[in-house]
Amino acid sequence: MGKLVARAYGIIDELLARRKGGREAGEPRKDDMLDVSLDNEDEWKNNNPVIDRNNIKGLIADLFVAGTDSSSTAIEWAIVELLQNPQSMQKVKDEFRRVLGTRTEESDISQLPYLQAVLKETLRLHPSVPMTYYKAEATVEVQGYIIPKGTNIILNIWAIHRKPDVWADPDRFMPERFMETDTNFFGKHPEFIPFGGGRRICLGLPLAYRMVHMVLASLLFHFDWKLPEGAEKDGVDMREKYGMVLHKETPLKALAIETYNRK
Ligand code: HEM
Repeated sequence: MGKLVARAYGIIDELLARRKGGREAGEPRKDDMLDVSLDNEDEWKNNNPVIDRNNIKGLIADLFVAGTDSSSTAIEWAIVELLQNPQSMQKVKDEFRRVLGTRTEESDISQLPYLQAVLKETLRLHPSVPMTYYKAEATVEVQGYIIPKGTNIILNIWAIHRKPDVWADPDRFMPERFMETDTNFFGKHPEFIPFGGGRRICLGLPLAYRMVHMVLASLLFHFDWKLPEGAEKDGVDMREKYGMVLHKETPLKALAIETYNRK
């Protein structure tokens, strides 16, 4: 693990050095996290000695760790659930036909309620981050239970999302359950918290919201998806592999067939 972290930090060092060099050589700004961090580096150094180059490296590493697997695994689970549920796949395609022209744009997301419901249902069943951890800053009482200051708290998002007294037929993939509700991703509905909630809600939620919907929409709009012959016959391995991120036990293999008719 130590070696991997050192390697990741080495890559970030290189990125920072290259960008710093580029900025000094007058290359155009990219106005991304790296530029903003480097802009602030001197100010941080003078006014806040706690934040230095190491913290910037940590910040960039955190964004990679927290933002990559969590998003890609959500897309993989959505596609495999749709492959297992052809009626839902058909509804996604029907919605595209009604709403989209020849390509997908970020502004289309709000016009695609069924696609949004598919992502919600995917993250209900397979929350990319299945558990999250807190420490009580003060002694509090929650529903009659005393939680002493300093207690480590593990929140099992996966279990909350499958509670049978809250969710009808909890293990079934049914995007329709989200069509008639205002349940959203912002942590306001305690029974549905794929991005957590409160002060520590996922920092990348606005980015993840756009990115995951957009990638999913593009993959489903531009390609028809099919399972390979073996999987069609023997079924797909839907087991989850527990970890910081909830991967598929066996990565999905699927055939993508380009849909030329939309060009
Ligand atoms: C489908 C995609 C994603 C899911 C499901 C997800 C989920 C979560 C969850 C459940 C937490 C813990 C929240 C809590 O403890 O209440 C979290 C934290 C976090 N996420 Fe995400 N995330 C996703 C994508 C991203 C992206 C794209 C980024 C950044 C580029 C990101 C950055 C972070 C960071 C920095 C934290 C820690 C926030 C803190 O502790 O204050 N996430 N995420």
